[in-house]
Order: sequence, then C-alpha cells, then structure tokens
Amino acid sequence: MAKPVSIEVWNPNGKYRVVSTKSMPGTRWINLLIEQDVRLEICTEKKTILSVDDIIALIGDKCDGVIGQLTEDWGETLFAALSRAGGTAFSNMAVGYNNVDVNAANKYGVAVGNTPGVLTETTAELAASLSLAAARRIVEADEFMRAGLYDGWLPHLFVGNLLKGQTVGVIGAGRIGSAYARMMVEGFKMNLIYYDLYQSTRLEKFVTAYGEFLKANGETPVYWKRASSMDEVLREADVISLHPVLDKTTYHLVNKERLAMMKKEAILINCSRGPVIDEVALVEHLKQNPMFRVGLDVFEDEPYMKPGLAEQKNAVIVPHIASASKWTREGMATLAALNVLGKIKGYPIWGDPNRVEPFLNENAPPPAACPSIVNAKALGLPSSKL
Ligand SMILES: NC(=O)c1ccc[n+]([C@@H]2O[C@H](COP(=O)([O-])OP(=O)(O)OC[C@H]3O[C@@H](n4cnc5c(N)ncnc54)[C@H](O)[C@@H]3O)[C@@H](O)[C@H]2O)c1
Ligand SMILES: O=C(O)[C@H](O)CO
Repeated sequence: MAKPVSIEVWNPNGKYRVVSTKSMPGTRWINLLIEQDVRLEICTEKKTILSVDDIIALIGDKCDGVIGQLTEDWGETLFAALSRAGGTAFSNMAVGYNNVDVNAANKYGVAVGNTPGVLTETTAELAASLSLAAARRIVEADEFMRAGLYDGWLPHLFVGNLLKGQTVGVIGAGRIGSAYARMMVEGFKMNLIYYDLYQSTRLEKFVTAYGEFLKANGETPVYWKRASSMDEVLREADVISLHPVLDKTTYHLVNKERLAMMKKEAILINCSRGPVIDEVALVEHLKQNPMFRVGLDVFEDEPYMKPGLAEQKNAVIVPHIASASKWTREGMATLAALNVLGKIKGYPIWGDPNRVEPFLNENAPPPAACPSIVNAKALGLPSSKL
C-alpha cells in the first residue's frame, strides 16, 4: 500500500481529476484547468524528486491525467497505474522527454505531451551566457574578487578568449541549437559550423544574409558550414554547444576520444542532457587541459556531479536552469496543462509544435487543441485544422 502524499486541491467538485506532481509557476495554467471543470490536485511534498511509489499514490483510483516533471521515471509501472485509474493523458513540463518510455505509454493508450518552443530562446540565452562566462572566466574572477585577492590591475589577470571572428560549433541544430547559433553569429560575429542529421536551411540563410550585411557595411563577413560529421565540428570549432535530444544515438556523444579531438583552448557547452557527455572523461580532460573550459547546465547523474568536477576552475556549472525565465516557466506550465486538458476533452492535436504562441496569449482563450503530443501518430489522434 503506497504512503499518502500531501496535496493542495483546487475546484474540489470538478468532473475531471488531474494531478500535477509539482507546483508550477504562474496561475494561468491552474485557471485554464479549473474553468474547464477540472478538480486539480497539486502535490505539496517537500522532497524534490518523487519516487514511482509517490506518484502511484498521487494517481490513486481515479485520475484522468497527470502533469509530471523530467526528474520522474515515467515507464511501464506509472502508465499502467494511470491507465488503471482511467487516465489517458500525461504531459512532461519540459520539451525533452527522455524520462518517458513512450512505447509503454502507447501500450496503455496514454498521450504524452511536451512543451516545445516556449523555452527555445530562454535556453539558448543560457547557453550563450555559459559561453561568455567560460570564455571570459567570469566565475573564477568573481570568486577571486569575493576572496579579497584583487590588489590591482595586471596585464595577465584572468585573460580569456575573444569570440569575435572565431568559430562556433553547434551539435543538434534544432530549435534551441539554431537559436543559439544565431545569437553567437549575430551577437559576436562568429562563423558557424554545425552538425545535425537534418539540414537547417533557415539557419544557413540567416548566416548568409548576415554575412552579406556585414560585407556591405565594410566589415568582415561571417560564414557557415554544415559538417558531414560531428568530429569535423569538434576539430574546427572554438566554442561547441550541444543541443541534441538524448537518445541511444547521443548517449556519450562526447567521450574521451572526442574530447581529445578538440582544440586545447576550446570551450564546450552542454544545455541538452547530462549523459550526452561522458562526465568522467570530461573531468579527466579538464584536469589535463587547464585552458579547455566547459559550461554545464546538465549532469550525467543529476542532481549529482561526477567526482572532481566541482573542483575544476575551468568549469562553469549551474543547476539545470536553462529554461528558468519567468515567462518561459509559466508558458511551460500552460502548455503542459493544455496538453492534458486537450486530451481529456477530446481536442485534436495542434498542427505545428514549433508555433505555440496562440496558447501563450494571456488575453485570449487558447485554441481548442493539444499543443504538443509526441505520440499522436502512434495513438492515431486527429490533427487540428486550426
Ligand atoms: N537544459 C535545459 O533546461 C533544457 C531546456 C530545453 C531543452 N533541453 C534539451 O534540449 C533538447 C533539444 O531541444 P529542442 O527544442 O531544440 O529540440 P529539437 O528537436 O528542435 O532539436 C534537437 C535536434 O537534435 C538533432 N539530433 C538528434 N539526434 C542527433 C544526433 N545523433 N546528432 C546530431 N543531432 C541530432 C535533431 O535532428 C534536432 O534537429 C531537448 O530534447 C532537451 O533534452 C534542455
Ligand atoms: O527539456 C527541458 O525542457 C528542460 O530540460 C527543462 O526546461
């Protein structure tokens, strides 16, 4: 028998029962649910990561849908429990859904939602922030100041890397990777080399047009190149940012051998998922190459770091905050709630998960559609004509 889990209840007499495993930012998502006859239960347990048993207790005997988090293990056990409780909808409050076994969800006929688009720019901005922090040694310099060690300007003090005219490498040039590439090319006049399974024509056109603009204004133009392999990016780029999904093909994509291919003074940024880098190999590489720097938002065994990482001065490390702007986090909560609500109400699936703005307009009711259901095809769910 699972132990009871503490909750806060909204609209106790609502017809549909939806559970959110965490309190989420903003109130719009709550209002959108309760206005549509939902009894909403929000878990108020203090512990950060809920266990499968905690979530089973939250689901209980009758539950139409769950809004969950990327820290939770949504596999066979939870989808079976949700299905037994009559549920047909789950949404991660995240774009990445490597914590979800979509095949298990398909088996139980549960729709799986995610939250693309709303976090693209916010996440790219954090990747850009980490790139700058690593290039200009901001964290080391801050620690030095606070320690009272600054006793006057020196020619060699915290010398870092100039980005202008260097090459930025992007691995996984999807929504976030492309947004980051644009920021670095336009903001710092860097050349671009990218690797993705698919060509990013829009990104290429952007860099070409910006290069022509610079040239027309008497400045050095910027260039782009689509690499034929990831190794080409690693060898040529000065700053490399990782933005692929995490799956079997990207697990330990950056390993000991690949770290060795990179320039000795390169900067590596990871705002995708921790296991994309072999973190043990990375710690060793950081130790051996003091001029090599990393900016990490994600870790292989989150919330833990591999031994030795915290001691490396050439690493800038932050706790998975890439999507943490107020607007984005409130928007993620809204999209996750609307994915669950839409499935419960039998709404069709929004046609373009890259264009979710209509769901985020606070001054208008959202479209009657699920913003983004990753297994819509597998479940044969209809597409919206809106
Ligand atoms: N740190 C954070 O807080 C944070 C925030 C948002 C997203 N993310 C992560 O970023 C990922 C990307 O998000 P997105 O919205 O840009 O997704 P996206 O689907 O638009 O982009 C992912 C890209 O990776 C490419 N890709 C897949 N396998 C690859 C491989 N083997 N090699 C090279 N490229 C490959 C895809 O073709 C695609 O273009 C998410 O899946 C999530 O894990 C992290
Ligand atoms: O995948 C995601 O959305 C992030 O990791 C959290 O924003």
